[in-house]
Amino acid sequence: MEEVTSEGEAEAIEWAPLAWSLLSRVRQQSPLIQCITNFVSMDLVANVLLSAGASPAMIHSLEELPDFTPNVDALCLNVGTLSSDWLPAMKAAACLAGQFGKPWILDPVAAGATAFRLKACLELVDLKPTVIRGNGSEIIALSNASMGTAKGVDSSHNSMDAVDAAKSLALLSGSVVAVTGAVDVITDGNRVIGAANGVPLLQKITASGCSVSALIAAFVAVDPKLAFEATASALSVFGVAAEMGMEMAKGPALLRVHLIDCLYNIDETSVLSRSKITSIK
Ligand SMILES: Nc1ncnc2c1ncn2[C@@H]1O[C@H](COP(=O)(O)OP(=O)(O)O)[C@@H](O)[C@H]1O
Ligand SMILES: Cc1ncsc1CCOP(=O)(O)O
Ligand SMILES: [Mg+2]
Repeated sequence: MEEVTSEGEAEAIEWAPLAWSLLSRVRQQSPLIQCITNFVSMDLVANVLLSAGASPAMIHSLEELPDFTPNVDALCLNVGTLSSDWLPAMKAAACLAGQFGKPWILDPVAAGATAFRLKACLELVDLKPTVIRGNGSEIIALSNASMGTAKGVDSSHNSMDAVDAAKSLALLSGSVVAVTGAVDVITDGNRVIGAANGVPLLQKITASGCSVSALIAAFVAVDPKLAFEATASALSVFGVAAEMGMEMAKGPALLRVHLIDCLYNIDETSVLSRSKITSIK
């Protein structure tokens, strides 16, 4: 298992202003984020994007994609409730995003749970997502191209145990890879950093992972050349909002509500003082 280095602490001073600057740009520019996402997550994903200042649109029919996808600022594909009807639309949207130079994010929910899902996720990886964000078990399954031991959509691995898998997947795919957990790990295959914000109770809110994937899309949308930095920033800001929300919540239901409010109200002081992005050895 790899460790967060102590010298990485100094880097947090550089990262936090960047995270704030990217959030400010999301608020100013209100990027249009197309989400082809699972039924469970649609409401929370849209509300998280709105509270951060982005503009979500859940548009997934194949017929609409040629008119819509070329005009979005970023696309988020999430295979959580995948079916054979939806997969062609996901692939078509990914192809259009690539063709029109739009960044796109893949959330490989439960990638190792079934053969159909694993194959679909690997085919989507071949279409070159800008960022792949999953939990430890999902990233290990994708990296090994094998069905894993995950309990459905939840992870049975710590994010830090998936660092090598994330690096291999990033090198193979050319994507930035983010593994979420107690420490969110972000890598482009060479650089590896950790975002240590968030609260464990996020695991008890369904679609918290889906929502942070969509938030990554919003951050990458405002500066696609900085996909690695934007991914870390989105993860950290989401985690800070959760920490602030947790100060008012007694359980997952209110955390869900306060998370949205805190993302909406979060200010520069909170981001600068709480964001914890560090190097990983
Ligand atoms: N133990 C933890 N401590 C703090 N934050 C966590 C923890 N586990 C998950 N998170 C946060 O919860 C969010 C969803 O991550 P995760 O649960 O790994 O995704 P998924 O819901 O896709 O399995 C992320 O923002 C992540 O940082
Ligand atoms: C419960 C469930 N079942 C299929 S998709 C889904 C939501 C998964 O959300 P997350 O990956 O963010 O926990
Ligand atoms: Mg998930």
